[in-house]
Amino acid sequence: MSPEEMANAKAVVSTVASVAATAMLVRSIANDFIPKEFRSYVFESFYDLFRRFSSQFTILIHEFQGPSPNLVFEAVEVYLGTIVNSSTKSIRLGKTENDKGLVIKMDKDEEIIDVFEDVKVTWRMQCRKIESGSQNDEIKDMIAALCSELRCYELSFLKKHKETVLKSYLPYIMERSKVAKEESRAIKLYSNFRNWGSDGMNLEHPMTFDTLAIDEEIKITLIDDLACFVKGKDYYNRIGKAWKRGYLLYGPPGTGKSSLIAAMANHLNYDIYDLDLTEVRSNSNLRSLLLGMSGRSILVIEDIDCSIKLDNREKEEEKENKHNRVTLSGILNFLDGIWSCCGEERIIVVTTNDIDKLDAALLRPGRMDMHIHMSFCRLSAFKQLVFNYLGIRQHDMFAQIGGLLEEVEVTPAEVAGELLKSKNPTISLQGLLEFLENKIAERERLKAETDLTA
Ligand SMILES: Nc1ncnc2c1ncn2[C@@H]1O[C@H](COP(=O)(O)OP(=O)(O)OP(=O)(O)O)[C@@H](O)[C@H]1O
Ligand SMILES: [Mg+2]
Repeated sequence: MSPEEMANAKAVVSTVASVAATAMLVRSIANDFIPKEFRSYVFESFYDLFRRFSSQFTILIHEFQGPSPNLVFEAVEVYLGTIVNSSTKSIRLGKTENDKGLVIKMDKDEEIIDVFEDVKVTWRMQCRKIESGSQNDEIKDMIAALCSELRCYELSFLKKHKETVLKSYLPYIMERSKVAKEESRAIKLYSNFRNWGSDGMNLEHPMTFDTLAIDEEIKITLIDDLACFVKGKDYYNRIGKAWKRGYLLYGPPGTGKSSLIAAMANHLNYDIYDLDLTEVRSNSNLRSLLLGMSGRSILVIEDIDCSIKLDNREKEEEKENKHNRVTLSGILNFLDGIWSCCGEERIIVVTTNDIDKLDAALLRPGRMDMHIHMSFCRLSAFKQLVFNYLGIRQHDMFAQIGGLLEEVEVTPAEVAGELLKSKNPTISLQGLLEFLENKIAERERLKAETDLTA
């Protein structure tokens, strides 16, 4: 900047400063001398004048568009809640049944400054009381019945950034708010016990992929697979397949099959529909249940080998038809076909303790896309459990315990049970060590007995 330009800039700054000072002075004089009823009129006219001469541009986003809620207002409200920072003096806080955690919103008369692609913008919220009945205005009365004030966000920035704000910043806010809304939504658990029910329960299962103790390689493969699936809308469209993915989890009780489902739901923020096949009366009942599910959800069929006789399919189907009960082919047909028309992402998880009992038709590729073996606890899963329960990553006894885990079959649930007994790592791990040694001794004893009788 040349000295001349600098002087010019200084002059502009001092003009702006003096305009601002005048504004403040006018405001305080006005507060003293102008009757309350006229104040807002005077201020608005004054600010109008100020705006006309400034290089600022302002966008007003009202809460209502006619009688309907303004979706941009809602998006801005969510978005600003995610960027409130220490510069704000007060916020509004709340939580409803459908929120996962606390929801933060900008308070009225607060100001938030945001920077987007080097463009600085200022957000302010104005509130105006609704004088219902003062005018014979139907829309006003309808809105007054919903709330006592009319709210409006005021977004201001330098005129020259109008293009960026309208074409990039506002679309960005719409997108960000959608994501934020999805993330803060409580996950619901529905069960077909009462035909899914209307509201479902909040799933408050704390399991995540961070705390789930399974083989690291399987975990990474699964997380990648889920990420691919979620982004796969165009792909599934192109190949003309229903946008769904099936996971079969198999392994003994207590190896974390149900825990893995909870981790998946928490990871994706999907609702869970828990389908108990013994409660399904007929194929048509099954059909209406599946159609009644919303998208972005996980259909869970636990212990499929126990809830439906799978081994003798032909015979079973004959019998089922007589009793009008649900059949395996009914399930498979639905999995294949019924969801193709909805175009919404859906995941099916089937669990079993015994994969050998499952019908080949269910195991065919395309039915269950990924088979995940949930196995007994080995060193890496053990380390994860120790970190979950005791908060440590390393201990002298790890090697010894790791060795025993290779020798004996214990489930993560059993290990977790032992680790829960004391918060002191040494006592807790000592307890686990004894538990494992006892288990091995018991096995040897049984073996000796059977050898003797043989
Ligand atoms: N892999 C694991 N990682 C972390 N915790 C686990 C794991 N497996 C089991 N647990 C612990 O054991 C408890 C029981 O596990 P879970 O219900 O997930 O087993 P499951 O395989 O579904 O058993 P079932 O076949 O009886 O349904 C869980 O609540 C959790 O605390
Ligand atoms: Mg289970």
